[in-house]
Amino acid sequence: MSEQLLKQHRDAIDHIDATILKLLNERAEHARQIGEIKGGGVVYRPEREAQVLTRIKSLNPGPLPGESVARLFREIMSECLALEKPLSIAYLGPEGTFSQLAATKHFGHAARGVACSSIDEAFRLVESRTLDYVVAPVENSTEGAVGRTLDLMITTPLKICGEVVLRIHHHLLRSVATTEGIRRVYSHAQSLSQCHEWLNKNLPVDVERISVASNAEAARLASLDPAAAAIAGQAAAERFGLTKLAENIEDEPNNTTRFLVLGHQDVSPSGSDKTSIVVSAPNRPGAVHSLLAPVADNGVSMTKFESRPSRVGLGDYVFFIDMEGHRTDANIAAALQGLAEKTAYLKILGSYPVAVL
Ligand SMILES: C=C(O[C@@H]1C=C(C(=O)O)C=C[C@H]1O)C(=O)O
Repeated sequence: MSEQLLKQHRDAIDHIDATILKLLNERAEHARQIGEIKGGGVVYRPEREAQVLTRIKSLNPGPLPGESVARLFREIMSECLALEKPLSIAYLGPEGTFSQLAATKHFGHAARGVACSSIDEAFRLVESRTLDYVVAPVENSTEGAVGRTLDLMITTPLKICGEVVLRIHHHLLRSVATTEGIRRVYSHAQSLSQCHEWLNKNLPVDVERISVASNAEAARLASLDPAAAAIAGQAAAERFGLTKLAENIEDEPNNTTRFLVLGHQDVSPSGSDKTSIVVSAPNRPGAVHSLLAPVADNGVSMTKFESRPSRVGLGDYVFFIDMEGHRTDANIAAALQGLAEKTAYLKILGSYPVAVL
């Protein structure tokens, strides 16, 4: 190894770091002044943040991967925004849940996460303006819809202003470094079911599977009980100092969860957006087909269609629909108009940028 060459590169890095630092602070100063122009109004602008991240990815010449530079800029924007006003984010706790990871992935580390005891509580704290935004799981690629979040979407005055897509990796965690003597496995019901095959193959049949409120709660219980293991993610393993006995034990290799970000604001178009709505359809043959005609007639692509009991009576359903585009786009506006004429109930849940990270 040439000491001389090493020193040359390190000197270059020192010089570059000083330049990056100066530029970061110049950027932050612009953000602070933008905050003053906003004059105490809404500071977080999801459409602008999505545009910044998309632009950075498209400008990136490498060798750093596009995902990596986007993550770095996610944190830079998080710190710049905190100079305007620090944001508070409600998520389903305790600390170490995938909801917390999703909140950090979307808002960066400068936002203050607040662990809530239920999805309902997280919504309530934002509805009452005690906290700024809520991040709530809405669907998992293996397990399907998160019913409680969908039900809350119907009644909440909050609007969707973003989405977060998170790859979910589950690990078998324990306070001791061996699989010998495991009597029970704690996890959230969805995670137990996402790792069902692995558990059948790898643990004795008499190991009890116990579902608890969250994966982080499972990790906490396992940290107190040497005869127990937990299925949870990396964050929970770190939070409770558990050993990873087996990694990535989810049965479905592309296991992902989608989260929604909700707040009080309507979001302007970013150029790559989705619009989410919920509608009811009368309980008679062909009703859904006829209801959807305005969507097809206006050339709108649906990215999701999910039915859910309306809870009014057996056989009555509401339909959650995601469409590609912003509600101010001509084709979406026309589809929404057509839908409104055909249904007794239509709620626009929000238009928001497609996840960039
Ligand atoms: C600086 C602004 O405020 C926030 C910070 C941003 C940034 O750091 O680039 C972008 C959008 C806003 O969430 C802005 O609105 O442009």
